Amino acid sequence: MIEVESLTKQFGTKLAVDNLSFSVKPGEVLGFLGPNGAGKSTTMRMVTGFFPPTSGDAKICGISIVDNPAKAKTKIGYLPESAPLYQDMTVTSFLKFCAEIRGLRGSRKRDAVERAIETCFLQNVARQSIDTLSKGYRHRTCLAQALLHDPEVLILDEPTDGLDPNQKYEVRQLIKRLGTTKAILFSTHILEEVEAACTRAVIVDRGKIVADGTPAELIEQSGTGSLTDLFRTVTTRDTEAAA
Ligand SMILES: Nc1ncnc2c1ncn2[C@@H]1O[C@H](COP(=O)(O)OP(=O)(O)OP(=O)(O)O)[C@@H](O)[C@H]1O
Repeated sequence: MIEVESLTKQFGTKLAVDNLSFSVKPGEVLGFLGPNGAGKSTTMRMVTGFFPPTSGDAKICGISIVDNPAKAKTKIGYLPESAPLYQDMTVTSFLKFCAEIRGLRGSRKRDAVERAIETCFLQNVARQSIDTLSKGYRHRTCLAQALLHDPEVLILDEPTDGLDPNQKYEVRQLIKRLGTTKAILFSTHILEEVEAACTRAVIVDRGKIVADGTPAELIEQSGTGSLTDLFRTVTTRDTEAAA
């Protein structure tokens, strides 16, 4: 369960996230949409304890990320925007290393690595060095590290970015499957993903929520049956923001 409570982030004079509140229950996949610079990654970085909020809090399975970040982080699997990986390790050695950081040892470590490799379809590249992988496989390796400790909460920053259509399909199916038991928050620029993988979506603009609903409700709200039309109506275009 993710409970975001009045989360705010100020960078100097820039208010990147403005008093944001929402929740994601187990069995829910929440799509997090918004134009470039809307505050999606900043929100995810605060929810995962990557940096602290200026004010507000996020509770992960009831644990405050502000007051008890170490414990809250044990409940989270996080796929950051630019998948950070150790290039000279093989996929398996990288995942073993990450499993150890998560406190897994012996057979629990071996089983977790095997399961993550299988879940993310990495069997064919398991012994390959990360610097020789294609972008899609690197991305999936990073997704696999987020799943190692079988977390209750998944925070995925643009999980299908840079993937080919087949891989996009596979990752969406995976998110849907994982979302039957976990609470998942994932950001995307691809509006079709809302219908393909989400049980609900919020659209943020300039750090605030401007739309929130199930895919059907958002399509209804558009008035035209098009999520793109709704997105264009409720968000600010770069040219307007600069004006
Ligand atoms: N470390 C930082 N210092 C200063 N400003 C920052 C910092 N990180 C983000 N920002 C600003 O905060 C705003 C929100 O950025 P953020 O990366 O959260 O947007 P986003 O919705 O994830 O965008 P995109 O879709 O392009 O990834 C932007 O104006 C960005 O320039």
